[in-house]
Amino acid sequence: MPPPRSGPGPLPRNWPTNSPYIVTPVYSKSLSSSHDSSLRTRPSDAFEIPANSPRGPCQLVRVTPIANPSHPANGQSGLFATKDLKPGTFILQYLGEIHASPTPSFSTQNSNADPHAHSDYDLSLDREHGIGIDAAKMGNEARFTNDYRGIAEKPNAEFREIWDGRKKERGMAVCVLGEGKSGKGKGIRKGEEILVSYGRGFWGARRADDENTADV
Ligand SMILES: C[S@@+](CC[C@H](N)C(=O)[O-])C[C@H]1O[C@@H](n2cnc3c(N)ncnc32)[C@H](O)[C@@H]1O
Repeated sequence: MPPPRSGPGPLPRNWPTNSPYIVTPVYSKSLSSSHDSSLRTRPSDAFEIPANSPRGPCQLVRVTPIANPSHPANGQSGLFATKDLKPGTFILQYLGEIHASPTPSFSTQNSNADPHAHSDYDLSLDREHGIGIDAAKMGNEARFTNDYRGIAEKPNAEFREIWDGRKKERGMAVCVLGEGKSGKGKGIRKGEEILVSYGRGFWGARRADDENTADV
């Protein structure tokens, strides 16, 4: 049976059979009206995604299974560029279940009360109001973006806050690192893996999880 997709249309190549492919965010019942209003308030510095960005498989990336014993995510998958991408390019939105959470991860704390706290796919959208985007159970290609550690010297991309003018809603996206003042971002070459930094907090929380599991 093919993997589920929300709405008609094709699936990206190598999409896993056990995870629905979504083309717009899914909203958790945990969101209150105050979460909703903060989701719909445009931050002054958020990058507005192009109004014509297509919904569905992103032509700029390919999800690729990793079969390389020296890659730290060997046996998993990663996200690779299908063409040269300039510094600052918006690649694709990070889609998943938007949820309320006392401690969204890709951050520093875990909590047993939070069903998303141990997810490896939960990205913080709004720390102040406790809103996260969890792609553990459903998502798009962005969920396959790996961290640069052990793979490259530095990240070539970043998670950036965006504003979706069509939905009038905040979100997160994977973007090529900008040139910056020091000209740090050099762009991404066709065939290169797209790598962000999850932040030290992610790996610290993961180590704590592993130690707790080892203690059981
Ligand atoms: C958001 S997922 C990334 C996609 C994942 N590789 C997959 O195929 O589903 C995060 C998980 O990927 C793995 N990962 C990502 N970057 C890594 C790295 N630099 N070193 C080791 N594992 C990594 C870890 O298992 C992490 O919990």
